[in-house]
Amino acid sequence: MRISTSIEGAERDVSPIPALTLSGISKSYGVNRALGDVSFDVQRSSIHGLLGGNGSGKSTLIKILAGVVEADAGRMRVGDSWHDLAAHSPRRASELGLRFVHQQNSTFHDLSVAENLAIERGFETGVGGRINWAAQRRWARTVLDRFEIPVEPGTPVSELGAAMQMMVSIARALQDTDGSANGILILDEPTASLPRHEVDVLLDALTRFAMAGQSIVLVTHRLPEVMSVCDRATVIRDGSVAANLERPDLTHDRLVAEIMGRPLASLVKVESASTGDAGRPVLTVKANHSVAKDIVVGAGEVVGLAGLLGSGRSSLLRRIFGQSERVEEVIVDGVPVVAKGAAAAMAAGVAYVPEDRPREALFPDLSISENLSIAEQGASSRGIRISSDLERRRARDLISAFSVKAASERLSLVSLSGGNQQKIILARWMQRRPKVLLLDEPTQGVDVGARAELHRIIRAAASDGAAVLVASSEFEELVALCDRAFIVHDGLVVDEVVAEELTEEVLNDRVYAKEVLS
Ligand SMILES: Nc1ncnc2c1ncn2[C@@H]1O[C@H](COP(=O)(O)OP(=O)(O)OP(=O)(O)O)[C@@H](O)[C@H]1O
Repeated sequence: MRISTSIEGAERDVSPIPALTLSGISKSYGVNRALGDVSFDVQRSSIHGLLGGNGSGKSTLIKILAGVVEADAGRMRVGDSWHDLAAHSPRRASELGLRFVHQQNSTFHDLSVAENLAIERGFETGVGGRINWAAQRRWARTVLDRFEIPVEPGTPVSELGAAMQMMVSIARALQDTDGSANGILILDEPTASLPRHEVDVLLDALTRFAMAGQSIVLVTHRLPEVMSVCDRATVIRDGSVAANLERPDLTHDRLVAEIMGRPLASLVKVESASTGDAGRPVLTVKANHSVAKDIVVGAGEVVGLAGLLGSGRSSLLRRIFGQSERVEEVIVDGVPVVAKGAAAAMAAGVAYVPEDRPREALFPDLSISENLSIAEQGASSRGIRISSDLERRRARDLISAFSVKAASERLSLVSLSGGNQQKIILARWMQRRPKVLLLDEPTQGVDVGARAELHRIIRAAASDGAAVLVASSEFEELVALCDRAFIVHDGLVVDEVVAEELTEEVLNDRVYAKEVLS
């Protein structure tokens, strides 16, 4: 069969013999069934999308294949041989040629590309066991050439763009495979934090790898990626295979319908309702810098922060919140926030949802309801308990309002899927009805249905009079959600895209214009 790919004019053979066959995989956590009888094939030399709503079971399936979670039942065929997944291990997964690359690319930034490759494989040594740096660089050169990665072995990883760093992670995972036959690369949301241009670079590379014989499983919530590069896709819903789709079926509406189990009107921009004092400045951030613009966000406004990875969007939000030292002057509702630290910002009515939620924002061992009530009480007063009945009732309301997939509010937060943890943290801050809402990548890792819900909830907070400042690496999200956007470079606001101009193309042009000029 010949299948066109995203690289113009290119076509590749897709052999009908599967590289990987999964059969009858089941897994329950107590009474909660995470996977039930999951079976599908992954064809050789192809990109196979693995899709599903938050909590549908994708991560559980990947962890089973990686040998870090034991299946209750199920088998996997790699090449000609079958393997019992109830008796699998990370070592066995590696011996079978399964390679995994996760969303948080795990390259060591201070080390060179060659050193990063060596860390996985072991350093080339010469006489007396000394590291043979020349051989090390030669090996790195061979690997980089094989994967057509245009970087030098000696370049520090910190100097590479986000997509290149991810490609080095992939090359590192695949360097000892033969690049074809039994090699299976499983990528868990590799593009989640990449801006559009970087996503394109990475997807083109994946397409090339597949054309060279690599079989790839791509887990993603981003449907345009699936439509652009996947040859097939499997949709998991509530732990079971909802659909195995061929390329002609990979349309937005069909994918949404299979993921959600119902059609979803595509993201429609929800305009802010007037609050009576709409537009009254609620957040003012005076830059105190000759090339930077001030930020003013009015009541009822949702304003975006656009920039490349590393442009300083997150550090700007952290400074506004007072989590790192402010160089700007922050004024909330006409009152300067003078005191240092996050507590002063919270007291002034500022809420902040950071990007690195698992590390910065959640208490994984506490229950869902405890996590929700922490914001209610203020993070500093964890000792003071409100009635646990009330706490739990509120938690149940929020679980329902945010469509969190959780069997009970008493479960620990770690037992939720990544996307559902995300909804909990947003719910936690929203219930405070903040005057200013600072959101860093609010829908990263969130499924297509939940994303639309979260957008509506964010707009509703604005309609209630909040001023919302939202950083997102997805220009599509900024256009769907925001009234206007600021362009951030080196942690400073350097440009503004007004409402009439707010399109993905304009954001892309203006963000890259700043990058080129710098
Ligand atoms: N360690 C665990 N203990 C209990 N339940 C768990 C555990 N890990 C996952 N689950 C449950 O298994 C189900 C599937 O979760 P999984 O993390 O596989 O979903 P997912 O499809 O990867 O979701 P997301 O897109 O949000 O990352 C969920 O109901 C989740 O709550």
